Amino acid sequence: MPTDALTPVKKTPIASLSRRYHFSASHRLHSEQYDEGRNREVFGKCNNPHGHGHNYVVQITLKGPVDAVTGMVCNLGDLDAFARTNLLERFDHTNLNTLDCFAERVSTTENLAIEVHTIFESFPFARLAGVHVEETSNNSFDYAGEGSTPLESMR
Ligand SMILES: Nc1nc2c(c(=O)[nH]1)N=C([C@H](O)[C@H](O)COP(=O)(O)OP(=O)(O)OP(=O)(O)O)CN2
Ligand SMILES: [Zn+2]
Repeated sequence: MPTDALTPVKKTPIASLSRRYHFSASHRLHSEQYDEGRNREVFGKCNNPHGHGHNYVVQITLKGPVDAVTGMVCNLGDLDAFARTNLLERFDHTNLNTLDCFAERVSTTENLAIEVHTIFESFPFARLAGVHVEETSNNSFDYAGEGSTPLESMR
């Protein structure tokens, strides 16, 4: 049935949700491209050969239409199940440097955020808007996909 110009079009509301996950892992900042001296110079104490650990906090933000029946962008239970299998079981209590994803990349939190982003891009029930990773209480990192900033991706 045609709608006339005065009939309001009902738009589906779009919302975003964020959920935090925690895991502990060790790592060592070290690049195969540098010799020992340069590694120490660039990465400092974080290049210690014995490594060190962090209690990482990963915050996932998803964005999408609010389902008219469930009232949800996505079910947090589905997100938790996905995070358990694809994030926590893979990263918790590991040495990040031994994981395939860090075989050729330094285990910085920038690179961790990019890897987490790649993982949650395949979450089937809502679109990933961005990831935020806290390494320490002083350091946190955001990634929202190539060429975008967190603010752009939220628009
Ligand atoms: N650009 C980046 N720089 C650094 C990263 C990183 O991921 N990206 N990571 C580290 C470390 O892994 C390091 O463990 C963090 O050290 P630091 O910044 O010293 O941590 P805090 O300030 O929170 O802790 P203090 O013990 O109080 O120094 C380094 N750089
Ligand atoms: Zn560290």
